[in-house]
Order: sequence, then structure tokens, then C-alpha cells
Amino acid sequence: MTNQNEHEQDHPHQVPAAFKIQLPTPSTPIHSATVSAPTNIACIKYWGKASSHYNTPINDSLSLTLDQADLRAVTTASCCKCFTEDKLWLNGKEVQMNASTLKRFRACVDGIRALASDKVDDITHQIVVTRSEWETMPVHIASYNNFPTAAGLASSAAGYAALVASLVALYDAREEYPGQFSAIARQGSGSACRSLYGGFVAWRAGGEREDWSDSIAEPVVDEMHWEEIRAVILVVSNKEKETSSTKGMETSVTTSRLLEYRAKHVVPQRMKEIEKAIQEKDFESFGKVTMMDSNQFHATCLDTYPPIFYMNDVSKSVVTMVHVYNEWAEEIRAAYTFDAGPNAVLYTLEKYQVELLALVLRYYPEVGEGYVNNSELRKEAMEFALEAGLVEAVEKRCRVRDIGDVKMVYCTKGGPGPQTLGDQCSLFEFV
Ligand SMILES: Nc1ncnc2c1ncn2[C@@H]1O[C@H](COP(=O)(O)OP(=O)(O)OP(=O)(O)O)[C@@H](O)[C@H]1O
Ligand SMILES: C[C@@](O)(CCOP(=O)(O)OP(=O)(O)O)CC(=O)O
Repeated sequence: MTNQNEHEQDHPHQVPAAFKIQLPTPSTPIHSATVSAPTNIACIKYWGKASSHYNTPINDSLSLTLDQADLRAVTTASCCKCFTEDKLWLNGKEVQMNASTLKRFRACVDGIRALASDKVDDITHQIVVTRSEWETMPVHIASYNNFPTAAGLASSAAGYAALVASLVALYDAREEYPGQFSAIARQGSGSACRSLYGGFVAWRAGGEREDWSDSIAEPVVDEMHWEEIRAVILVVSNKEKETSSTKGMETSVTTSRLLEYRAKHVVPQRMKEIEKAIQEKDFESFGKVTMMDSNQFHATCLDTYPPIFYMNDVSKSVVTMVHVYNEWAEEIRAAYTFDAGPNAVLYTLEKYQVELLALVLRYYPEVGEGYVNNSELRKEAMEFALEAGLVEAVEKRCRVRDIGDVKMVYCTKGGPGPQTLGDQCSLFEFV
């Protein structure tokens, strides 16, 4: 994790007032850390657990970490002798943890606290909290997402990565082996392990070691390697999804033979192909593997009994539009991928981003102000003259959708892993 004041200045993380938590001023010293963490969207999907206890996957997966300037979770972790119990707030409300949330929360808090260091005063160099003393102080954790929660936009990935990163900063925790923090984050939510690094990140399934300590995330290339990669996200639904990823993959593992085949015979080859494509910045291969893997993941959902439908008619219309666009261009300029929900993530290159956005704005009309998160790009796309041949090709296969079919569009790019923020960004206010 880096401490980048520069990054903070570029993107000031002002906490919206509704997400600030007021606490009585403590009578004993309070220790705090605030971080922001990114989402990530997988090109090779994680779907299916090998061990529910350790929360480990049946196959490797690979994703791009997205820029926190656009989508982020911000988390403050505080601890104090005067707190009476551990507590968690999400988006301004205290979370009443059920058994599943509690297990995830405990795995992260206890896992990172076990790696804590002594806290040394910057000026006097005296130890102010010993490693073992941390255990005597309950933690209060507050977090918020600046994008829809539990709607299939990887909020759990950003959320648990932020939770782990805030605890690492609070306890000045040290890894005993590379990737150990990611092994802890995956116990919060599997996809969260990949959000601890920037750029393209692989999650190696592991399983050679009995305790699954080899099921860790590993950076493939950092965000500077293929700087031209862009993501255009079409928010088709901002509501909580009906079938959570955890529940969905549980049913898929027990009922889908296709999922078993995919994990054993398809993903290993695809991981090699996509890592090579990324190393060589070969968008043609990258885009094809990404689209095929999304299609196969949704095919396993259909092969699940009873079937799970994450993509809807609007999602399918985006698939058609992207294929028509690529056929017209005679190359892959955009690649779609869908997580466990109807929202489309379109990967493209910087040079095609405005053209792609112009296409999106033509067929998915704007709901109102703020429809596109980036007003400059929106303006460029509105002024962009789509080629007549492209419009003709799309019009043969797609219709202009209704206002509201797409609720919002995020334009973003690859970005770094979690960032430490200053105390002024704390979600706690002492009154
Ligand atoms: N900032 C956060 N801090 C802590 N926990 C969070 C945070 N954001 C989300 N979560 C947890 O993650 C859950 C949502 O996870 P879920 O997998 O259902 O949705 P998602 O991550 O948005 O979608 P997907 O993983 O399919 O892209 C929330 O109900 C909450 O328990
Ligand atoms: C479709 C996915 O987004 C599934 C993500 O699942 P989660 O990581 O949310 O699942 P849990 O480990 O049960 O919390 C694919 C991916 O991100 O690789």
C-alpha cells in the first residue's frame, strides 16, 4: 500500500456528510487509519468455491483494478480501550452482522491483527502500544462506497480490500510471506484479494498447501504497463441483486457440470492466453478471451439448476452492439464483460473511447444530468460524428433503447491499489 499525498491532491476524498459517524469524544487515546480502495472487474471470472471455509476458488481468475478517482470504497478503522465492542458502519448505517458477515469481518480483523507491530511514537520513539495490547482494544470501522452497493459493481471487492488495508495501516501489520494480506482479504470476499494491487492482477487458486495459504493474488503488470486501457461501465441496474455471488456460486458448484469442465479444461489455457495478451498489449486477443469468458460464466449460470439469470434484455442488447461495432471495424475495439448482475463493463483502448461512448450515448439515451461521470468525455462524445457505415450497421441489428434502460455511465481506466488518506478524511467525528 502506498501513501500518496499527490494522489489525494488529485482526487480529494471529501466524505459526504451523510456517511460521517459521530462518536462521543473518547477518554483514552484513539488510534485511527483511513484508506481508499479500488474495485476490480474480472476478465477471467472467479465462480465456484473449492473450500467455503477458507473461501478459495476452483479456478484462477484475472482482473483489472479500476481507478479510485472514479469508483472507490473509503474506510476508517479506529481502536481505543474505551470502546466496548467491535462495530461496523456501511454507508452511514451501523451493520447488524449476520453469521456470514460476522465470519468475514472476524477473519479480516483477527487475521491482520495477528500480524500487528508495536506502535512507536514518531517524536519520542517510545513504544506507545505493544503488539499484544492491540487485542485489548475493540475496533470501530466505518466505510462508504461512492457507487451502488451490492449491485454487481464489485462493492464487496473494494469494501473488503479497504477494510483490510485500513487495518494494515492501523496496526502497521507486516506480511510473513508475499500475498498474505490478499489471503486474508479473500476471506472477506474472494474478489477483494485482487483489489489489493493495481493494474492487472491474477488470483492463483492455490490448494497445494493444506491451509490454502497459497491461494493469493499476484500482480501481473502494474497500471502503467498498458496505460491505454479504458473501461466504460453501463449501469443497467443500481438495485441490490436477487442472487448474491456467494449463494449463486454455491448452487453452481453443486449442480453445473459445465462449471466443473470450465475450471479444469478451459480456464488454465485462458489464463495463459490473457496474460500473454496483456504482456504484449494485444487488444484483439485480450478482448476475445474477455468476452468468451464472460459468456461462459453466464452459460454456467444458465447450466445451474435452478438457472440463474444475471444478464437481462438490456445487457444482451449491449452484447449485440459491441459485436456489430467490432465487425464493422474489422477488429476488436471493445470487449464486454458482465459480473453477477446486468451491468456491462466495456473494455476498450484510449483511442476508441470517445467513439465507443458516442455509440453508447446514441443507443442508450441519457437519463439527465450526471448520466456520464466524466463531463469532458461526455462533451467530446456528444460532438463526435459516428461514421455513416457504423450507424447503418448498428441500426440493422439494434434499436434505440428507452430512457432509463441504462441509469448511468462510468468512464474509467486502470489504477493503483489501496491508498492511505490523511486524518482529515476520517469517517469518524468526535463530539
Ligand atoms: N465498503 C464496504 N465495506 C465493507 N463491506 C462492504 C462494503 N461494500 C460492500 N460490502 C459488503 O459486500 C456486500 C455486497 O457484496 P455482493 O457480492 O453481494 O455485491 P457486489 O460486490 O456489489 O457485486 P459483485 O461481487 O457481483 O460484483 C454488502 O452487502 C456488504 O456486506
Ligand atoms: C462474478 C464475480 O464478480 C464473482 C465475485 O464473487 P465475490 O468475490 O463477490 O464472492 P464471495 O467470495 O462469495 O464474496 C467474478 C469475479 O469477480 O471474478
